[in-house]
Amino acid sequence: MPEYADAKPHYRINDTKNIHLLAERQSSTFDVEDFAQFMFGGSDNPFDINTRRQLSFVEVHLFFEYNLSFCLARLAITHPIHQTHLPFEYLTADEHYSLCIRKSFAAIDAVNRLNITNRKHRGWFYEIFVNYYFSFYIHTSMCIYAIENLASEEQKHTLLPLAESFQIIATYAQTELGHGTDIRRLETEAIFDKTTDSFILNTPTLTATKFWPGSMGKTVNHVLLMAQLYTPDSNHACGVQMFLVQIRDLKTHQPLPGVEVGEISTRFAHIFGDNGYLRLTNVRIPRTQMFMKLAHVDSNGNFTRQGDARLLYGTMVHERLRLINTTLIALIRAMAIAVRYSAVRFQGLNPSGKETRILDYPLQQEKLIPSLSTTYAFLIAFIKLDRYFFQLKTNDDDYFRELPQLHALSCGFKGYTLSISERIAQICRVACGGHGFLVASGLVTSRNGIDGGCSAEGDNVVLLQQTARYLLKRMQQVEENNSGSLHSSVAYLNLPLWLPPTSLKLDDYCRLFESRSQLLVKEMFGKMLESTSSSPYDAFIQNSIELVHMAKAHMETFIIRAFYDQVQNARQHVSIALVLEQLFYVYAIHTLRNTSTDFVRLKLLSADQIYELESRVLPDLYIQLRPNLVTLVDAFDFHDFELDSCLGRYDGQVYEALMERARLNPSNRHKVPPIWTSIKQGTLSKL
Ligand SMILES: Cc1cc2nc3c(=O)[nH]c(=O)nc-3n(C[C@H](O)[C@H](O)[C@H](O)COP(=O)(O)OP(=O)(O)OC[C@H]3O[C@@H](n4cnc5c(N)ncnc54)[C@H](O)[C@@H]3O)c2cc1C
Repeated sequence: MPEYADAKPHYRINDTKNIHLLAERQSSTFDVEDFAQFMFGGSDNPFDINTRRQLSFVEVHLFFEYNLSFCLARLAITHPIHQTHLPFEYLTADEHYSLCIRKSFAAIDAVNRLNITNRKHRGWFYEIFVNYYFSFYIHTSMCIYAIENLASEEQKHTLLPLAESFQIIATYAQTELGHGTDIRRLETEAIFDKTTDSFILNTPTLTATKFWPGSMGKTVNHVLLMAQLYTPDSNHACGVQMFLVQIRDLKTHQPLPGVEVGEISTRFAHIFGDNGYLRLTNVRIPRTQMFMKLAHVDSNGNFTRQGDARLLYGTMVHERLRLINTTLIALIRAMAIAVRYSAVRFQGLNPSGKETRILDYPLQQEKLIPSLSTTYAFLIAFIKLDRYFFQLKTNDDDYFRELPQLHALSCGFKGYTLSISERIAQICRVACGGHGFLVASGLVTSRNGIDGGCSAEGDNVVLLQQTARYLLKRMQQVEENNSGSLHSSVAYLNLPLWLPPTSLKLDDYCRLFESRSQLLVKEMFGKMLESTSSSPYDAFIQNSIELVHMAKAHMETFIIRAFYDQVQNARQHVSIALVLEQLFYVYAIHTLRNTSTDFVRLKLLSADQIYELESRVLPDLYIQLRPNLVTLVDAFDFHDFELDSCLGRYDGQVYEALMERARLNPSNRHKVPPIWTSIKQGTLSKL
């Protein structure tokens, strides 16, 4: 990476124009920059705030030869292409699509000129530049990773340079019209033809049609196709394998012969995205285009499995972590918008004749403070998980030993946090009243993005069942007195039973949640053993509601532990530790009250204790956290360009922004809409 200017925050307190927001920032009990560095600093932090800042502050002459009058510019943000269009919501679907493609290529061009070589940094730059609509996101985040990990060395050697230079642009084509969750039943076929040393690809039925892959409808020229492999000599199905298939001509972008491809109907969210469908009729690809690291077909059609099949799990963990990362960014955007807006919005006269700031209503705090605490809890736990994954990747032995744990945690984390994040994004939307319903609030995009994530890469509940299976296996390990090799996140399964004290201190919360999980897992393990169902499959299905509940409890335990550790890490920074501790308590108590039945039933807490926590301790915590709410979201350090919200702008000039955005509405071009002109002039033909 080239040398950039210092990593400075996007804004300083003096940039605040709204006096109420200024007062909020002045009343904070901690330094926002220290807090941001503590939480998001470090190159191994998935939110690595300094590199993100550096990527947006670059010396202008590196790129803007035509505009040397500026010394520094935020390149991603100040590129002239951003001045060429109306806000996204005023564009037609086609205009928006074309703009995203243009911006995506401009971003790639900038990355090349700036010689940004680190892949993670390039990814961030693309996302910031195109405001989280980078058209080749799946290609850069998923397909390149798949080539690296699932293609043979020879294939990698040929394909990686083409993929890295965007000559090949691919997407991941797994889901079919008839099958999503259960990929064993996919119907797309790849039949090996010995005479031509190639595979013949077909989607033989209506339900085999590939449906949903992102960027497939109009954008990519290749797909990573998941298809059932058949080789005549093997005389049996060889299971689902991955194939690299060219679907469009590289010169003309026309679909190739045998390929029917298009966009599926308009989605609930991602309105302007490009999810596609694909039908293949006798499309031939060379044998060498099956990914051959884990499976191999020779020129005689002999099929063999090879390599370590666990690599596939590793790839899935990686993809899941990237999806979680993206949705967490959507979540923190929503939080930043809702909190800042609540600090500048006044509504309702109080007895002193003044209007009340909506953030001062306890009911608004009840919406936003548990949401913000939960958001921080998720961020902290995710940072821990992501760091752990990348640390392990440096050593194969450690990696493979820990992979079952990583798989279970990433499934559980995706399933658990996305469902809650979706609810929080909706709470943020409602907390901003009518203005929150405007696309210009920025909340709709965040909420819809998280919503789509709940299904993409596996339904939340389906994934949580994977975590449940893992927990049952680990309990089996404990029962067989084989707990020495228990993974760290389930070490609690083997702890002696713990009874909480009458008054809970900070240290007690981890044990409290661990004890609940331990009891739930033991209970479910017993239920499964005693089940009279005809098969383990039936037993699992019949108990699946409780099993998923158990998996969620495990995820809460993991998150609480990560949060607690972070509070301990902050001990040297008194003001940071204090605010983190308050957030920790809110998350713990809020989570506990949502599942209070468990704690009461398992005799870990009494109903009175929970009532005390909920009715007295929680409101006290709201009062303590109140002065810091705005700075807690300022610490995310979004540039207004990234936030893209009239309500959440740093300077607080909300009403000015709303009016400006309304006036930009192309509908206002006509003072009198043409239909009214016709009516008034009596020229409207009657049907
Ligand atoms: C925004 C978005 C982007 C996507 N991008 C891609 C992409 O790039 N490439 C791609 O291949 N696909 C993509 N998909 C498809 C996605 O991977 C699938 O939607 C997902 O795997 C779920 O499959 P399905 O929709 O067929 O749901 P189904 O498998 O039909 O499940 C429907 C519902 O049934 C229930 N259910 C199913 N199985 C079980 C079970 N075992 N236990 C309990 N309940 C169950 C769940 O409630 C589930 O939500 C995308 C989807 C979305 C929404």
